[in-house]
Amino acid sequence: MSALLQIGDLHARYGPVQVVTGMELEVADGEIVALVGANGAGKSTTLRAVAGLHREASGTIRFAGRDVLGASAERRARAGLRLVPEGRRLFGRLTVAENLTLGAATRPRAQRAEVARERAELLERFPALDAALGKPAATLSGGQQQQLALARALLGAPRLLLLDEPTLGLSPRLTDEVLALIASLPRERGIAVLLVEQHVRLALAIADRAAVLRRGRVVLAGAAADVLASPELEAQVLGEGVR
Ligand SMILES: Nc1ncnc2c1ncn2[C@@H]1O[C@H](COP(=O)(O)OP(=O)(O)OP(=O)(O)O)[C@@H](O)[C@H]1O
Repeated sequence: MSALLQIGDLHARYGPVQVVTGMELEVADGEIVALVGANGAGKSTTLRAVAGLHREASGTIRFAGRDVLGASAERRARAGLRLVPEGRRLFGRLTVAENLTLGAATRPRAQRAEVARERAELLERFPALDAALGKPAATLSGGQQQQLALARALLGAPRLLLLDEPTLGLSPRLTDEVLALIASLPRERGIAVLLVEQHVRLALAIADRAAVLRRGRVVLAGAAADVLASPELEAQVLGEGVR
């Protein structure tokens, strides 16, 4: 498989504080890679830097063969690199239907019929959204907002989804549902995923590969099953109270 995303020697900081230091990571086409680590390890900052939302970053970020470090977040999104940030960032006053429409705003008009089909499919998958199409997004429960954020991103036809804590605040049942949907993305839609997830064991169970981040650096990486079995995982992440 060819590398869809290549992160090389990535450094990111907040003013003088360096939080990502020489990060290396690749995601191949159609692959799920879990990025795990204790609180404050730099996972969200990495995703935001890749999406073009954290600009105090240097190094190499190549997507689909192009260097995108200097590109705006919008250009990266149009190229198929899409972030679902922690906390969902929906347009709270707009309805569920309007949020979905905005998700597809980058699609060409010629794909209108395809978008409509994908939208119907997603609403079938998430009946709670279907029932709430006319309601403002802010009035949805946390779980429904998470589903909406994911559905909206999927309607943008991403090649790579960057997911930051997609199960945050969800019940165990919804957590399982959302993770099952994520697991199906490569197979059913040809979408690759870089996943930051608090439920480390569940994330590794659906991932092909995993990288463990500690203080802004990858300290362990490999096949997800090997990382899951590694005593290092316990020491680096699970020991710190992460599930
Ligand atoms: N806006 C900010 N200004 C200053 N420091 C920040 C800011 N956002 C994050 N940080 C710091 O950067 C470091 C990395 O944060 P980041 O959110 O990337 O970590 P994380 O691995 O995603 O952790 P978490 O699971 O807690 O979100 C932390 O020490 C955090 O306190």
